[in-house]
Amino acid sequence: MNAPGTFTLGPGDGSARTGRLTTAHGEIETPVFMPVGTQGTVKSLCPTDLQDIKARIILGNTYHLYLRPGDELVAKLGGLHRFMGWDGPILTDSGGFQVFSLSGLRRITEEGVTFASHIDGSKHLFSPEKVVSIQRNLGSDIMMVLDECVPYGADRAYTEKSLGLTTRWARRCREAHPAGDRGQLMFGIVQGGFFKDLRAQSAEQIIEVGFDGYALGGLSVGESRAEMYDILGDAAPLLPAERPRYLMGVGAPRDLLAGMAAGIDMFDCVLPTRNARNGTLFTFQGKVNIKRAEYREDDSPLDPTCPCYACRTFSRAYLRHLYIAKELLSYRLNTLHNLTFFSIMMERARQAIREGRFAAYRAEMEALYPEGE
Ligand SMILES: Nc1nc(=O)c2cc3nc(NCCN4CCCCC4)[nH]c3cc2[nH]1
Ligand SMILES: [Zn+2]
Repeated sequence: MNAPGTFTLGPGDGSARTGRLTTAHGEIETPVFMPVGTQGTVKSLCPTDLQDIKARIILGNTYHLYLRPGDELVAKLGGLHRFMGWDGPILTDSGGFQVFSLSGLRRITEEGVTFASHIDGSKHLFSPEKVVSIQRNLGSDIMMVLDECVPYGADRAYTEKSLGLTTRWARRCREAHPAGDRGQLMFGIVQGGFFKDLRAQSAEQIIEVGFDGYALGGLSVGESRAEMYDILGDAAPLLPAERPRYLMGVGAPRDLLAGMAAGIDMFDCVLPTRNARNGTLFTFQGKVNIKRAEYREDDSPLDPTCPCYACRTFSRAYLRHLYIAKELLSYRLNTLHNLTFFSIMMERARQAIREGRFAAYRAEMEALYPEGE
C-alpha cells in the first residue's frame, strides 16, 4: 500500500475529479462523504453497520472527545479506532468550530481559545499545540488544525485580522506534528469569510505552511446557497490540485453536487444522520417525511431501489409506526437508510465523473432535491 498521504488523481470531468487518498487505516475513493461520529459513534449504528453501508471514513470531534471521555483515557485504551471498534479511516475536526457553536464563555487570544465546557462549565484552553496533542492521542488518520471559523456577517476588518491568527495557529499546528508522523495526516483550513481577496490571502498563507490536504472553513455558517457557491467557485480552485480538498460541514445533496463540480473531494455533514432521527428520509424518488399520515398503511418499501436492510425488510408503515412510537429502532433503521443513500449518491457521482457525464447526473439529482435541503 502507498504511504499515508499519497493522493492519486483519477479521471475528471470539468473541475470535478476522482481520486484515491491513502491513510494509515486504508484507502479512500474520492469524492467521499464522511458520516459524522461526534462522540466516537455514528449515532445509533455499530461499526459493522458502517461497513455494511460501505462508509469509508468517519468524522470525530476533538472538542467532544477531549471533554468526554478524555483524550488521555482514549490513548491509554489504545486510541479511538480500538476504543470505538472502527478500523477504517477517521478524520477529527479540531474543535475550533465546536467551541464557537457549543460552548459558552469563550475568549480568543494569540495563545488560543479559552472556553467553558458545555457539559459542566469547566474552563479550558485550546491552543494549537493542545488540539494537535489531543488528535495525536486519539490516533486520528487526518487531523485538522485549530482555526477560527469566522461568524457569518463578520466585517472585513475582523475577517482579515482573524485569518492572520488562523495562519499563525496553522503554523504552530504544523510545528507540533512533523509531516506524516505516525502515519497521521494534517489538513490546513482556509478562512477569509465572504471576501474573495481575503480567501485568496488565506489560501496563499495556508498553502505556504504546507499540509497533506486543504479544507475550506467558514462556510455553511448561515449564508445563502448563492453566497456559499460564489465563494466555493472562487476559492476551491485556489487549493492545490494535487492534494485533497475538503469542504467542511457540507451538506445537502445539491450542495455536495455543487462542491464536486467545483473540485471538492471530501465532505462531512450531520444532515443524513440528524434528519434520520427526525424522520426526514432521502430516497431516489425524492424526500420522504416518514411521520406523515399518508404512510400509515403503506406496505411498500421506503425506497424500492435501495439495498439497505431497512428497505429490504420493512414497510413504510412500519418505519412510520416506529417513529411515531418513538422506538429506538427508528433511529437505527432511518440512519442506516439515509447513510446508504448518501453512500450510493457519492458512488454514482464518482462513476459519472469517470464517464464524463457528471453534469447530467447533477441535473438528475437536483431535480429530485430542489432548493432547500
Ligand atoms: N475547524 C472547522 N473550521 C470551520 O471553519 C468549520 C466550518 C463549518 N461549517 C459547518 N457547517 C455545519 C452546518 N451544519 C449543517 C446541517 C445542520 C447543522 C449545521 N461545519 C463546520 C466545521 C468547521 N470546522
Ligand atoms: Zn434504504
